[in-house]
Amino acid sequence: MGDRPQCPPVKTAQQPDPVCCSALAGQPACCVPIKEKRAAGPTPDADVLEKLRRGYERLQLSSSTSLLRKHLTRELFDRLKVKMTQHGSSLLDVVQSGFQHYDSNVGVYAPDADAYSVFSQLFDPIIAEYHGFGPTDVHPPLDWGNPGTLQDLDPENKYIRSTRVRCGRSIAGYPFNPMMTKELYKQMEKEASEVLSQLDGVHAGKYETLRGMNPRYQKQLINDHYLFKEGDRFLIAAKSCEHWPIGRGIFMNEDKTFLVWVGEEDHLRIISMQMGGHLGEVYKRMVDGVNKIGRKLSFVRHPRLGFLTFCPTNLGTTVRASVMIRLPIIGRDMAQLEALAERYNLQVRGSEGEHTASADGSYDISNKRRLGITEFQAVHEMYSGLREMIYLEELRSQL
Ligand SMILES: Nc1ncnc2c1ncn2[C@@H]1O[C@H](COP(=O)(O)OP(=O)(O)OP(=O)(O)O)[C@@H](O)[C@H]1O
Ligand SMILES: NC(=[NH2+])NCCC[C@H](N)C(=O)O
Repeated sequence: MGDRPQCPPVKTAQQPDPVCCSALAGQPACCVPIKEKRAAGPTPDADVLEKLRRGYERLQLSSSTSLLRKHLTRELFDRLKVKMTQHGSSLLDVVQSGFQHYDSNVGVYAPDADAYSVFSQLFDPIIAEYHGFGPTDVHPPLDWGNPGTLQDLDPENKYIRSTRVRCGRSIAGYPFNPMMTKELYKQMEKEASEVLSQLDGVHAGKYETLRGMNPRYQKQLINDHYLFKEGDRFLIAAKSCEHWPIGRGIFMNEDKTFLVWVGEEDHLRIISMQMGGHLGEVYKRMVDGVNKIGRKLSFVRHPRLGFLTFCPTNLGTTVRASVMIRLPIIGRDMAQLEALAERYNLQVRGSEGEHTASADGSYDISNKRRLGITEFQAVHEMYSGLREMIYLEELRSQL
């Protein structure tokens, strides 16, 4: 466990120093009480306020279409700029990625779990627009459903190259990336890799740390879509790539159909993927893997927002189910494809991942919403949307 809490520490009259909220309730501790606070005062210092002021002015003058720009009104900005989380994060820590990159779609991250509460007036409308999850909605309990009901989306192998389902998890006891120290990264990697190395059956595999990884081998893993890229500018701006590559790595089973990313955007990204379109098989492998890991590691879950992640787009189920697909007719015009995807609550990405274009005429199409619906509903949304799209492609090819 790290030396910073993941959930808010609690103070009582008898207990002036913060204690773990679960320990206080007589349950096993789920976090380690904070030892030091980063900020001395209750408001950000003058330098932060000045950066906020300049950043906000520039964002207003930009042509950014980010959700940050849309929802951070002047009035809200003035209200939030003086606030800080109990871990010492300010509004600047929330918005710095969107302030730096005007092509952000969203533009905000939660530097710590408390930020979702302290800056809720900004997060809530962004979350509502992205997930359709209102400020008083409560995320449903975990429900994986029955993966066996999801068939092969493309039994004739005409359109889908590969299928992937991933979810994110934050390990209790560690802060989100911007507040991770070198030591915490090392501790977290050790804890995670020890658990992963004990996985059995189809999930059994090996953990490989990024430190000292052969650069050619690393590049190959990235090109083959197994490993995360290095240098994501949105994450860098959010101070999420500090101490790189310490604490970062990948676990892979022998067939490279079950993978776990450690220390990238979230503490863990648990991934199942394989060639072809059999969503049920891919989903089941991920569900079984997450359940096995969850027996050994404790994950951070918020009473209203479900599983907590660094980016608000990933909250709740944290599930993104995607296919790498070629749709030569309906995919000819990207704007038309995106409009169609929107109709089914799907998101279109390029063939090399988020913020990339399609290099070879294939697209990564996935469910967009992850919060306010169950895990099964999230995957099913992608399943039914993709079935419609493939049906349309077939229909038009016969005209
Ligand atoms: N269905 C798929 N088949 C093969 N590779 C895929 C598939 N979906 C995504 N990928 C690959 O996974 C890698 C990571 O993609 P990307 O970063 O866009 O999504 P992510 O891992 O779900 O996380 P995030 O949404 O936070 O960006 C990329 O190499 C991407 O091409
Ligand atoms: N990997 C993610 N969290 N993706 C969602 C948002 C990414 C980036 N911050 C943006 O606003 O465009």
